[in-house]
Amino acid sequence: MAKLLSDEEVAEALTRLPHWKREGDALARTVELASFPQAIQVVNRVAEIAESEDHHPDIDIRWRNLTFRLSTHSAGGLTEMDVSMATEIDGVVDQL
Ligand SMILES: C[C@H](O)[C@H](O)[C@H]1CNC2=NC(N)=NC(=O)C2=N1
Repeated sequence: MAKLLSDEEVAEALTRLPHWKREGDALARTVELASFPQAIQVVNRVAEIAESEDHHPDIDIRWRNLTFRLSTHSAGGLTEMDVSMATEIDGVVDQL
């Protein structure tokens, strides 16, 4: 099972993820896209990555605003898998 990150390790990871904040046992990022179809395109790309890595974010869809929340449920908190998925989500959003 993936190892839980310490508070210090999470804080250090967040210095490399400026769009993300810690919300308890999760990392969260909200992003506003140009349109609802573009938001859904982002969701679909993230879904492909999530399936291939077997690590799935919670995704809140409100018109063209998406909120991603990452946590490793099996470990009961934040692990490197969440940091890695946050980086991948940034890659999808920044590609637009
Ligand atoms: C069996 C399979 O590995 C698990 O159910 C996966 C699927 N996706 C997951 N996603 C997240 N975010 N946390 C998990 O613990 C998790 N577990």
